[in-house]
Amino acid sequence: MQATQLLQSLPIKRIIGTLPDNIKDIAIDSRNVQDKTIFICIKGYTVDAHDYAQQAVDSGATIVIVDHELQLTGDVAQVIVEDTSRALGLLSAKFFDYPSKDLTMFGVTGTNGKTSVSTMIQNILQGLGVRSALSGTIGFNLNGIMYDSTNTTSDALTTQQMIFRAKAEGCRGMVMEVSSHGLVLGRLAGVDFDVAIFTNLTHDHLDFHGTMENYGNAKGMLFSQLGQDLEKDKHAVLNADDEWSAKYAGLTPYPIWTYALHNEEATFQGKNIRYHDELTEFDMVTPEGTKHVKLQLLGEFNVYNALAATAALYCRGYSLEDIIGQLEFMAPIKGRMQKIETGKLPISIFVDYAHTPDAIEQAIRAAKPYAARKIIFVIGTGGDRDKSKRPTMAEKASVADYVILTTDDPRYEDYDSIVNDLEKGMTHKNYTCIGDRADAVRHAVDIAEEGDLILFAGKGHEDYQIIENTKYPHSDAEIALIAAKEKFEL
Ligand SMILES: CC(=O)N[C@H]1[C@@H](OP(=O)(O)OP(=O)(O)OC[C@H]2O[C@@H](n3ccc(=O)[nH]c3=O)[C@H](O)[C@@H]2O)O[C@H](CO)[C@@H](O)[C@@H]1O[C@H](C)C(=O)N[C@@H](C)C(=O)N[C@H](CCC(=O)O)C(=O)O
Ligand SMILES: Nc1ncnc2c1ncn2[C@@H]1O[C@H](COP(=O)(O)OP(=O)(O)OP(=O)(O)O)[C@@H](O)[C@H]1O
Repeated sequence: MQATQLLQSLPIKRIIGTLPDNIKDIAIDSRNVQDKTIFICIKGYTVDAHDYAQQAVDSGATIVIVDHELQLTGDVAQVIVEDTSRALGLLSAKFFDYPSKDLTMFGVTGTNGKTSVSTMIQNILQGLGVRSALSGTIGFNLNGIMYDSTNTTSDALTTQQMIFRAKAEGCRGMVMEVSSHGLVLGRLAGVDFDVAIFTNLTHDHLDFHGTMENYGNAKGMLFSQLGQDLEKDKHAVLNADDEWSAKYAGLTPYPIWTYALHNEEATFQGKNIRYHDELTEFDMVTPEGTKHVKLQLLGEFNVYNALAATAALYCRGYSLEDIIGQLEFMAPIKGRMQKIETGKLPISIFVDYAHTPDAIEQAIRAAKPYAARKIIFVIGTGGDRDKSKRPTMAEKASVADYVILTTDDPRYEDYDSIVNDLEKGMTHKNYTCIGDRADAVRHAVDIAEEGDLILFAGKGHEDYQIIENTKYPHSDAEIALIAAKEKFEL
């Protein structure tokens, strides 16, 4: 791409040196720079990439985007801008030629349920033969092939790259999990969403947002980001059981589709939920009458998620028969109320990703119909992240018969500091604190009796535990199965 053409999108303060004719690549990590790359220096939480500009030049960067002049040697032009993070959004979208405008883009935001709803939408699309992609917590799924990703919502460059790759692979749709960090930090700059979906808003991430008000307003940015071009076929899908939805409805001029379990006015409603061993049945009230739905997914929260996914596709013209047919076909989502195969063992084991107070409440409620006797609930929380939610997490966990408080990615924080914070919220005495998660898992099995259900929350699909900054292999299900087979001599 011509350098001058690329830079047209940018408010520039000053250029030092001579711009090259062409640019072949764009990078924000000096370790990924190759010949003829434009390198954008981002000030991060850990380091300032201005300090790596020389390294980028040595690797072949011919333009660096900076917020002040640097002393650099080599054949490079310095483009000085006010805000390099903002420049990153503008340049990334332009470099990949605004790929989102050529795909139907679904954005899913909310505290809990983003991965589940996104997975449902992509599965339905794929099942209907619509090539599609998904980016989120569990990775970047391109037409069924999974690639790793670090964040729920990736930086602006990775985001545009993923959408570009989806388009290049012939995808017609892409579903993105939209985190509040992603919205506030401009990671979604230039993404032209067609359908914005809201799941719910409850306590999380207050270390970053400060207050629930700020957190809620951050999520609302997805709905403002739909824009104002009323010639476009855009839609908002909102949870009518959540009070934030009324506010979000006011942020967009596009049609609003609501779903709920407890609001008779909602466009899509779930009624008469029945829980069976391996499936959940319910009646779905729709604009075309009441339909019967069978999900191979467990828990009330998955009824909410199925309603959200249905509304998101229905508003774009997919038929209810197609959507519901695909929903029924869908396999359980990894680590979301996932029933582990226990063979002849006399106990049940479930793995879930609940790591917020509301998700914990939902997960225990979801597990109840499957427990012949006690629910033993193992819950940890991450170190060096929102500490204010810890006591409320434990308070919600107190509904279980027995609770084991532990850690979930302690990072640099002490085990004791984490579990002591959790302990403050416990409302009954049937609990114990075990900082080491593997020991906590083994203890759960140790105390389990015939008919008990053990619910491991917080790790979900993850197969590691982060201690300091290293990922160590860890699987709640594997450790539990080994311990249980030994205990019950199977
Ligand atoms: C706190 C935070 O948001 N951190 C994000 C941030 O990292 P950072 O600011 O520490 O980056 P940094 O290491 O200082 O690097 C700054 C710049 O220098 C560059 N660099 C660095 C080293 C080098 O040798 N050369 C070089 O050029 C880096 O490429 C980068 O451009 O930028 C990284 C790259 O985009 C992100 O992966 C990282 O997310 C971390 C992993 C994270 O945990 N973020 C959480 C808070 C987050 O964003 N969570 C949300 C919500 C999840 C949910 O809903 O639960 C999410 O969307 O993931
Ligand atoms: N609609 C929902 N309402 C409340 N809780 C839910 C809902 N959907 C899922 N959960 C709970 O939240 C957990 C995480 O679900 P999911 O991964 O879909 O959410 P998420 O928003 O993607 O989370 P994160 O961004 O933290 O990865 C589930 O394991 C379940 O306990």
